[in-house]
Amino acid sequence: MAQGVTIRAALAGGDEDILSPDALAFVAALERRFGVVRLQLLARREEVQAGLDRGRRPGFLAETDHIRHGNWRVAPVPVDLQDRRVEITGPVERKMVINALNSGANVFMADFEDSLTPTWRNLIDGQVNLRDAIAGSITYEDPQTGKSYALEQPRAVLVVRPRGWHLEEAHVRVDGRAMSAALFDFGLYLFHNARTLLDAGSGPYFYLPKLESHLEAKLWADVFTIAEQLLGLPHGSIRVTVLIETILAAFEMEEILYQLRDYAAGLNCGRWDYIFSFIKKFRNRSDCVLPDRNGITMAAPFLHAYSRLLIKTCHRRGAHAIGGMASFIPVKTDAALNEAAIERVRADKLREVGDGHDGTWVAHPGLVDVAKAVFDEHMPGANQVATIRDEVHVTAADLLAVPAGEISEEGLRNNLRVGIQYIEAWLGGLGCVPLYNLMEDAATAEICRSQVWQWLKHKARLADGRPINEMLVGELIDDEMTKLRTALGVKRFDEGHFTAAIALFRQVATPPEFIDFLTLPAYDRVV
Ligand SMILES: CC(=O)SCCNC(=O)CCNC(=O)[C@H](O)C(C)(C)COP(=O)(O)OP(=O)(O)OC[C@H]1O[C@@H](n2cnc3c(N)ncnc32)[C@H](O)[C@@H]1OP(=O)(O)O
Ligand SMILES: O=CC(=O)O
Ligand SMILES: [Mg+2]
Repeated sequence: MAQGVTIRAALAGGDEDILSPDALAFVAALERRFGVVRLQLLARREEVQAGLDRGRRPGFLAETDHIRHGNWRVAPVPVDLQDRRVEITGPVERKMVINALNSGANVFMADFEDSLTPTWRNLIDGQVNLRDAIAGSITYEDPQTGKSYALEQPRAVLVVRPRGWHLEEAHVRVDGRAMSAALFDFGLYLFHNARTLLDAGSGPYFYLPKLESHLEAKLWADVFTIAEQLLGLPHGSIRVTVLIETILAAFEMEEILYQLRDYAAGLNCGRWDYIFSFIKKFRNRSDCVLPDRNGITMAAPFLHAYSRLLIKTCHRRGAHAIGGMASFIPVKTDAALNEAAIERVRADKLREVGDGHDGTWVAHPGLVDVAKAVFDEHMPGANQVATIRDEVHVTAADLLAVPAGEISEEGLRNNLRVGIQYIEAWLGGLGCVPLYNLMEDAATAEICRSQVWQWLKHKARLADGRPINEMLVGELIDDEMTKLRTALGVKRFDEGHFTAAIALFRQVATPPEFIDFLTLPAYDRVV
């Protein structure tokens, strides 16, 4: 065991390789060097929130004007990230890792974040799976179907998404305190795979989630510099794509790229967390109440402005502008519904490529060809980074324009039943699930619960005039859960995690306290 590091979990055979003394000493070194700054930046988030609560409107920063007007570009994008027109995403579960790498997508974003419950087993198995995938030796036999899985050619390029700055890894303590989850996921992956990836002509590539400022990007840049030094990797071996998925980061896209200019390869529109962040940051403002979740599409002016600004910013700086996730997934049981879902995905990708995105995300292998066909038709080159969008002018007011629309009883019910079912799955170890023919993950579930919180807080009314209050929400939860118990069957419902999920949903959806992430109290239940 590395000095000063304690593991508070049972280890299974094979875990010792991932958690070797040298690997643990490496992540502990990162934690010792950067743990305090991480906590300072989290404290800064609270100060910024206090300012927003007092009525401050976010805007482009005066003190970084020179960066926005300066003449700089990110380091040249590596060859194997030049064409990333379709990126499949998915949790780091063994079968899905193989399926995603074989899916025909250009990139596989292997996820320790929105789509993964961070149980100790999921995390360590995920590291094993990625190591085996990079070694080319990964195989899997499905105990249910008997089907065997192995890698094929061509394979998607691997990009890994560690957890965000706000989370801790409770099972690993460095000098007596839980270490940063982001540094744990990032550090272990880098330690075990960087050399193999670089020797194979690729590299350690990452997606960085949930940043709220360029100072948080600077922290990542500092981590990369030291991590490369400790492992003897050339400076700039690590390459990252930053998710712009908070309303505050939308005002600092240039600065985020600048801080990471030796490392950045692109930005991505993390639309679901972005919507969640909009609700969260302006939660105390009665003029920022959003309508039904299903009515907030990327065509809404505030979201369209954000994606166009992201594209313009990226291309000016030589970075790729990657689109986001349409939550529609194939519907196996109904051909007409399936065609409608595919059409929604197609329309979403058509808007993205037309606006100038260089690639996009899909949630399921059945959507790779759909997205690819759209990008192949409208993006003949490997990307469209050279197309500079000088005609795009996005103002702070554009980014902050609150969409109009109604709050329906069905919209409220949907938030309740989806939010609770998602949390129930998460507590059972599944961080991404199909619900009512849509992909649901931590980011989409955050929208469900934060909308309910916001509607309660501001005493919003349903379209028919009824006030949304705790009594109505309580009645609708009871009604939805009664129907669900019948639909799922009494055994499944009673043996599942529904009691805990309902309690947790109420905790994160009921004012006055706004809990920053539902995964914080949820994590306590899976540790
Ligand atoms: C907001 C954000 O952060 S978006 C990014 C995070 N979200 C994601 O990554 C979405 C990942 N997607 C998924 O987890 C799944 O596709 C779900 C939960 C949406 C749907 O799951 P299911 O309904 O169980 O999928 P389905 O049964 O159709 O799967 C069919 C096959 O495709 C595979 N598959 C489905 N999705 C994926 C995926 N994303 N990557 C790799 N393989 C996949 C399944 O493993 C299965 O393989 P098999 O036929 O060999 O058994
Ligand atoms: O991570 C992606 C998102 O939409 O959130
Ligand atoms: Mg997200």
